[in-house]
Amino acid sequence: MDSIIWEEMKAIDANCAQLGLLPIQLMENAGCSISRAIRDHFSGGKILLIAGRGNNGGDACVAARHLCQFPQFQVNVILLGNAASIRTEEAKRNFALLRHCQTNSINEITDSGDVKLSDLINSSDIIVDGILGTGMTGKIRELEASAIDLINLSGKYVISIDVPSGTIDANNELVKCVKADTTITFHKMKKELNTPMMSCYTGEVRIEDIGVCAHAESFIGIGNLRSLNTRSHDSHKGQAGRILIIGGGAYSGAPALTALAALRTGADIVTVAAPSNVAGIIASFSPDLIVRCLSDQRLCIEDIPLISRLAHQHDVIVMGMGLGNGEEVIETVRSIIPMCKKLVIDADALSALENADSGASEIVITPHVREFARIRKMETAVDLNKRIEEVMIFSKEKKLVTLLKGVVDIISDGRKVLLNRTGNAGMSVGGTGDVLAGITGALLATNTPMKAAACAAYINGAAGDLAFKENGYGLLATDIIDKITDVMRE
Ligand SMILES: NC(=O)C1=CN([C@@H]2O[C@H](COP(=O)(O)OP(=O)(O)OC[C@H]3O[C@@H](n4cnc5c(N)ncnc54)[C@H](O)[C@@H]3O)[C@@H](O)[C@H]2O)[C@H](O)CC1
Ligand SMILES: [K+]
Repeated sequence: MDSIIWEEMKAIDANCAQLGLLPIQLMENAGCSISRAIRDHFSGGKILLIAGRGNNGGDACVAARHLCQFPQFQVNVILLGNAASIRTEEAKRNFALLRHCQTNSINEITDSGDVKLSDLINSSDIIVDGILGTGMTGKIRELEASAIDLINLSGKYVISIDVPSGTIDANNELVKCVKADTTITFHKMKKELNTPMMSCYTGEVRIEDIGVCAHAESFIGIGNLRSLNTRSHDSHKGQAGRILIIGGGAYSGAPALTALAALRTGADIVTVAAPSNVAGIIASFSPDLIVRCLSDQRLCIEDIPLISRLAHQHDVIVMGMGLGNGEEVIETVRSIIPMCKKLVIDADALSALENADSGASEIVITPHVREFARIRKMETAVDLNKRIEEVMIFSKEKKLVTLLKGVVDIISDGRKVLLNRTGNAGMSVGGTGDVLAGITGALLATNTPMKAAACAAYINGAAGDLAFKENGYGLLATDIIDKITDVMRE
């Protein structure tokens, strides 16, 4: 069965909003599907819907509104807290609407000793658990903890919304959790519900459609960006990533663009290792760059000892930009590949992939269509679906993540595929690929290769779109670098 993790669902949710499908619409569909599932299963009875103060509670309120249209159900609602403390506008609105419906009772309970809580639980036939969903963090606090205990002691039929309300401690053990008879989750199965431990609590899991747009899942959006690991407030220098850029020799601008893009993406330390003929030029581009001078006019075997030392001092190597494709250059790149746990391989360095020992490395490659055809020794398909298939097969075979650049970028780790459509025709100017490699490298320091590559493609394109607004077809790669922080702030 196709399943996703909660984090992916949250990203899809936010991507829906970006496309114009609002959270309140999804909530309506979620609540409506719960009401329908209950009516499929029960011919009538006394139902108690217990809502927390988040959107999980909002779903419960929508379900209550739908259910009270059916006289065979007697509908009671408990809000754990008072209406003013409801956290989201959507949940607030749906709770307020209940006053205009034919519910049996609406109760705001603020004290775990309130007898109404236990009385209503014990006098109901069916309990709907909308206490906590995917927004839960840390240990369960009061009142939620008491409500969960009372539900579990009641022996009533329990339907959990999205996930049984509960928590997992540091040892990955459940501390307190609703024991449901049925869990109704949305859109797709969640991997977290499918673990041996959780399946003791979920009961039967039903998956209900809530009308998610297909593009919110297949195309990268703001939701994916929000799932990026960013630095914590108390992080030390270097914790957000130390990036080593190996490039230049044939050209000088390319590695500088990569380095500046990595810095703008949030990397802490960026070092450029460049051949002697260009090292000084690269350093002169910006005082923000640290440049290490290599031995000759092109990357060569003699550089290996220095690069090996530098590799140990950095988290990610990004290499290829402007290196040139001489035989010794490629040979040297090949021996650098096993030196680092995290790698971005671009441009000329892609030729070294063949016969390279990638070891246990996490590798992202960023070819354009011609480069992809070259390393596969095969023409790249024009048809998007065929192209997606090629990227998947190649990534799986080589055990790496491919970010194939194009009008629609394709990103795959061999299992999953994500597409990116940010960017514009103005970005065919030189240097935009170097910028992308730098963004990817910076993100790879603190994220999985798939997430780093996908978000890098989005950020690069979106920054390009902002730059296009100001500069039209006159946009330069450096304009894109200037817009990276605007996109990331979004
Ligand atoms: N696409 C979808 O799947 C949709 C999901 N919906 C539902 O939304 C919830 C997630 O909503 P969210 O508001 O992010 O979080 P919660 O409802 O889980 O609750 C947050 C709420 O709970 C309080 N809280 C957090 N941790 C604790 C704790 N340890 N103890 C006590 N209380 C806690 C916190 O104060 C917050 O106020 C998802 O599960 C779905 O049910 C959408 O409605 C439709 C689309
Ligand atoms: K729940």
